[in-house]
Amino acid sequence: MPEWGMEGSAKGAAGGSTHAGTAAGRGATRSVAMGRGHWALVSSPTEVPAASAAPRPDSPVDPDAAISVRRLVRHYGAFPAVDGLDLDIARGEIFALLGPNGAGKTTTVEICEGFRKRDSGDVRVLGEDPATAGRHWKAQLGIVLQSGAGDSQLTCRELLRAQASYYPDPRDPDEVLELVGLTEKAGVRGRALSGGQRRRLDVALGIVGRPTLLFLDEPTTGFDPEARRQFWSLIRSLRDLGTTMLLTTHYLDEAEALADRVGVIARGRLVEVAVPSALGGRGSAPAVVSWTECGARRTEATQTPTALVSELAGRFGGEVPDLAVARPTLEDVYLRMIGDPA
Ligand SMILES: Nc1ncnc2c1ncn2[C@@H]1O[C@H](COP(=O)(O)OP(=O)(O)OP(=O)(O)O)[C@@H](O)[C@H]1O
Repeated sequence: MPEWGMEGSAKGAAGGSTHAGTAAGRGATRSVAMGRGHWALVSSPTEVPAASAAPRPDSPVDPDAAISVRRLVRHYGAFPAVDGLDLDIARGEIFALLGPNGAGKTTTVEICEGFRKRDSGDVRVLGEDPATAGRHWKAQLGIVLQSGAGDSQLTCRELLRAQASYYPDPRDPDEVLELVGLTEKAGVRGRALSGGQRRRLDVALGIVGRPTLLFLDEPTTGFDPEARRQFWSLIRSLRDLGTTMLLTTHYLDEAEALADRVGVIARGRLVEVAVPSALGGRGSAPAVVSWTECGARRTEATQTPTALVSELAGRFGGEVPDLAVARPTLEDVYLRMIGDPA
């Protein structure tokens, strides 16, 4: 399998390739069977926590979690890029890590991948410390980098076959091509693919080794809307197969569509972890009802929008002009969270 170079940032890994792993060590409850062009789930994915705050820093790392991090610190010079971060990601979960540029996402993820050293803190990924874990552990990871497979002279099928050859229990390259919708492009060189097709190839390279845990770094940047939807559907298929995924993204709709839980990082710390619908108190925030009355726009924040709408319907004797009922969007609460706390 491709070698891990500690402190060689995955973002800039030589060859810009995608690292993948096998499911050699995957848990019994995760095992899957794959027929010709069909993926069959033979066990249900692990239940994920409904919603939670970040784990307490004084609690021990959870060796059964896919990823468990406590009090993680990493400085660049005197600058604390990661400043006491605590995180648990359950097996079978899709977890989206959100945060503004420079918040510390990549540093955290690369420490979990074993690419980057930490100054202090405890980290367990699939039960092992990434700083010391060996080839067997690495073979269980799939990593889809931002840089991607790029300008390869090899065809998609050749690239996948080469990647698969590193692993003892790889998926069939042609079936992976079908899964990512690149069957038609099997004989096409990497360099001749469109941007969106290259990202699909990156994902194909990331999953051909049958990873237990897949890291996806801003996977749909540059996708057109249809390609994004197709990609989301692929990610859901992988979840149904029991693959745990840690996704970093700047697209809040992507986090909302895919993630079981989202974590927001700001200034090197995890600010909050929750299911997307509950982040930042979204679920219990008042609804804003708006309508047009006497030629003017009216708005009212209320915890009982149904009662207000019913009262308005009575007042208007039927349809309420331009009626809208809105709750804070994920973007609203996210922007509030990452704002300056001062
Ligand atoms: N190798 C490095 N040397 C010095 N500083 C670094 C290095 N890598 C990252 N940093 C700094 O650490 C901070 C966190 O960077 P990181 O790449 O982890 O953020 P990020 O959340 O992934 O950002 P983005 O969304 O822009 O990818 C930033 O201020 C960045 O400038």
